[in-house]
Amino acid sequence: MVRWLSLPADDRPAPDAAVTLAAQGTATVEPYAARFLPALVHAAVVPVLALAALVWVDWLSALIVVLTLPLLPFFAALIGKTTQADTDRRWAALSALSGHFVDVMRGLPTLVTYGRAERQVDVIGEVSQRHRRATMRTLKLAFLSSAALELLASISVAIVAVTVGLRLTHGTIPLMTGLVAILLAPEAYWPIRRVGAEFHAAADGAEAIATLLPQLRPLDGVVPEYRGRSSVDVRAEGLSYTHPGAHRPVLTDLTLSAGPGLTVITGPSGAGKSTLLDLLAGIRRPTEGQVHTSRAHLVTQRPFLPAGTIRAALTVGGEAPDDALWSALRAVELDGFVAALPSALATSLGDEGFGLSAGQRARLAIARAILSDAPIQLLDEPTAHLDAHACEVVHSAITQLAQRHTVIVVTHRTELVALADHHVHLDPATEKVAR
Ligand SMILES: Nc1ncnc2c1ncn2[C@@H]1O[C@H](COP(=O)(O)OP(=O)(O)OP(=O)(O)O)[C@@H](O)[C@H]1O
Repeated sequence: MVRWLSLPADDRPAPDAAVTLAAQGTATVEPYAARFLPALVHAAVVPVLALAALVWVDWLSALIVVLTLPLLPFFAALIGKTTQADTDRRWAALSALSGHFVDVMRGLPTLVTYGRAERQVDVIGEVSQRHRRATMRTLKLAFLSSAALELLASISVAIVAVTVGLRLTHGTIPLMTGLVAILLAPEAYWPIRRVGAEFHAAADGAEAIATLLPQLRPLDGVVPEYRGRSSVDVRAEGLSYTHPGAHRPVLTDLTLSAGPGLTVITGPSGAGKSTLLDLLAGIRRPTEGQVHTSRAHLVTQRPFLPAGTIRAALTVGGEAPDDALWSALRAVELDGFVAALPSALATSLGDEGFGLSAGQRARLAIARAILSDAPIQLLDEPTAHLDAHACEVVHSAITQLAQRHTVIVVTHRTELVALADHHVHLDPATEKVAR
């Protein structure tokens, strides 16, 4: 999960695939790595040893095993190939189920408002049924293929036993040799039978590992142009960006530079302002062009607050003494509110704790920016949820922040534009930048 978050947004898996991989996917790695792979090693070693011993004891029994043994892996591979399509289908059904569930949970307040929540029960029911049918088909195949391999192995051992029996009756081999041959023959078959039995439980794990492994490649070099600079200037040259799957670029050949102080970016809705901040923060990789910048701290329109205390929410970026926390809260006029809470900074937030309004969350995010030591601060509509007074407070906090940092703010507020050192207007009509 941490790994995905450290990747550029464009390289992360879709939410439904991520949920499936992180939950069921990682759980299926255990049967694959702890049971299937060891069984595979056994199957490569034990039958060869058993066969070698059998050649030494009774070559005729060994010949029967040599002729029948390859049938087991051959049939196992044949069955595996047929079930691959089913495994893929089941995996896709599981992904769809997770995706639907995540979407419904996210949109539940809106669906309830429109009285459409009940309809989702049918949709989830239908997707679950699809998953159930795919799982039942895989289970049926697993039972059938295990039974087929068992039968084949039993028949092969029976052939060895019958020939040994016949020869014993005719007195052509001693009893001891016959007994050892009958005891050794099953040893050549069981490891391969076990591989067949573990195969179906491990198929999902193999699928999960195949998806996960490429994502575990070293991170260095993923976003080289964002690394190793120490200046507090931000420069974007010939920047173009197209969202994955989109047909038209959001930004085309954009050139921009910002130095210490306050730079505001304005422009109509949908012009690509938030996308530009993502690019400057290194969260997205430009389709063309380059971004030169040092470490940046981004405050998004929906700031993330971890489940935990107010102190934990403020120190996501790094530890800070309580004095610094209170001073940051004072700058956004949240100090009085937090001091009045039952446990002040130790008050829990989130599902099991205290709730914050959208405006309070926005101000807490600004307090976090004040505490951050990143030389570049990127703020996306920081005053969108605030009333006139709170807006004034946050604007004053931002101007103070701009005295120590390079601050770039996306805003629609003319008051903040008036306070800015630089003004950048994103104009989608000309797709160029006016300063
Ligand atoms: N993940 C995405 N995939 C595809 N298109 C996207 C994605 N995110 C944004 N877009 C599109 O990119 C365009 C620019 O979006 P962006 O959020 O950057 O605009 P904005 O200028 O910040 O708008 P606003 O002022 O309304 O916040 C929009 O047309 C939007 O539909």
